[in-house]
Amino acid sequence: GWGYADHNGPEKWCDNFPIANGPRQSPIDIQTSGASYDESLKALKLQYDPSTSLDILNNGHSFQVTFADDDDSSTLTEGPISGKYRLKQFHFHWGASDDKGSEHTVDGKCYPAELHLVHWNTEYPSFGEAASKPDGLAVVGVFLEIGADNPNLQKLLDAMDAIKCKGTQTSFTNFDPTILLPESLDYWTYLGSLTTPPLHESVTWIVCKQSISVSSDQMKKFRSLLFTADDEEACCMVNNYRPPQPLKGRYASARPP
Ligand SMILES: NS(=O)(=O)c1cccc(NC(=O)NCCCCO)c1
Ligand SMILES: [Zn+2]
Repeated sequence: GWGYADHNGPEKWCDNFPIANGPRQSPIDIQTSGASYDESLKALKLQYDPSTSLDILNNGHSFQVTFADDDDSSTLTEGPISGKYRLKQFHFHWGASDDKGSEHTVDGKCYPAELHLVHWNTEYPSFGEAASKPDGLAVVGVFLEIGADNPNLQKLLDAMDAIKCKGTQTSFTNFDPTILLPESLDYWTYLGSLTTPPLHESVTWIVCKQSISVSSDQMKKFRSLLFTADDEEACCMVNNYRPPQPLKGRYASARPP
């Protein structure tokens, strides 16, 4: 299956997923000078209920925290979207060293990691249905920047010992993802895709301008996870990011200051 190694990584994904060369692929390099102000953009409205968090899983590509999405307890509204989107999961992408790891870049600058909070449009019956529709998903991206230890990541880091290998999961309840957000929810937005196969062009991207901190030691904990199952030769889960894709005439928009 697909992965991030030379034999099955981003340069090979087009073999099985031709949309990889499509018109609205993600991530992109956000060129701040090219970003345009859009008066119609509203402030993000994120309302999360910590009782909807269920478990944390190593799926062999990243680790993700999954949420109960059978009602409107945890939602994204306003911002660049119309209607209501439900939180399904969040996950991260990161590098083998602190100089790379984010998927989006800002004027060519990479960050050591990037958080994705994945929401689906309640116009559709489920995440699976929404994931292939042009307005099906809204993903909030948050950059992690090397700085002081971030105590808000500690519960995630502590759970990692229980999900070291692909296919492992453990209960992860009463977690409020709001604590992972930066103080300012100013954002850039553009129309793009999933950054992993199946690469559906179904995502309204909402990338926060402000980053959150992570220490170098905390990043080492991310890198202790494995892409591999316990019966396979161990391969560290690092560099699980897709590089920026052609803009093909797109540009990011932002709320005027
Ligand atoms: N990285 S991302 O664009 O935020 C994103 C969001 C939601 C789903 C996905 N990708 C997938 O679900 N791929 C299917 C299999 C991956 C895990 O088994 C990527
Ligand atoms: Zn992602």
